[in-house]
Amino acid sequence: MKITKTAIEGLLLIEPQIFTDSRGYFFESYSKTKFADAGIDIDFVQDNQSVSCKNSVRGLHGQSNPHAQAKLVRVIKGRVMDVAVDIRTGSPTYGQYETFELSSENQLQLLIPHGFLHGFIALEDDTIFAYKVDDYYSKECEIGVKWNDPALNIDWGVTAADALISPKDDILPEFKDFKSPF
Ligand SMILES: Cc1cn([C@H]2C[C@H](O)[C@@H](COP(=O)(O)OP(=O)(O)O[C@H]3O[C@H](C)C(=O)[C@H](O)[C@H]3O)O2)c(=O)[nH]c1=O
Repeated sequence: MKITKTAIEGLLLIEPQIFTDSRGYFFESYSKTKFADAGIDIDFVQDNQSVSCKNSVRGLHGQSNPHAQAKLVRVIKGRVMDVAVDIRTGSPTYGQYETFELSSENQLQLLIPHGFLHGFIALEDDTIFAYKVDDYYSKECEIGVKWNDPALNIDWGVTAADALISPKDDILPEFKDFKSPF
């Protein structure tokens, strides 16, 4: 497993070791002890999975304390552009984001610590997105910012007319009106 730091402290790109043979491939999608050996001590408690058609945008979401979530995200089938936004008050990269293409081809994973908003756009139909979180879902603690916020100005590669957004996400606040709980 190879762990690469990104331009934002704590946001890590993870590349599992993939074993291929004439049958196909095998890799460990998560190992607590290998994470601990790398200094990553997280107790994941819930696995999530979603399937999305092309141009679906899910996000930008997070959970506030006491149910803030760190996430280990990956793509089981298809391809996404994944986005993580630093909302840690006082962070030198507050309001900055990184994007990564995660796919069943590259098997890359992203470790997103507490204090981030997360989202992705599905780049193919039937994209299966799976992730571990270190605290349970809490509707009361849900926070979010509009995916196409003008201040963040994330290039999702689609227009608002072409993006598939949930009604809940469509009414999320703009970043200028967002007060980070971190
Ligand atoms: C997240 C979650 C949702 N739900 C229920 C609530 C709704 O009735 C339904 C769909 O939820 P939502 O529309 O919030 O699903 P996504 O838009 O995929 O949300 C996720 O999108 C981005 C990518 C994230 O990083 C978050 O983990 C998560 O917010 O599942 C649950 O029962 N448990 C859960 O953990």
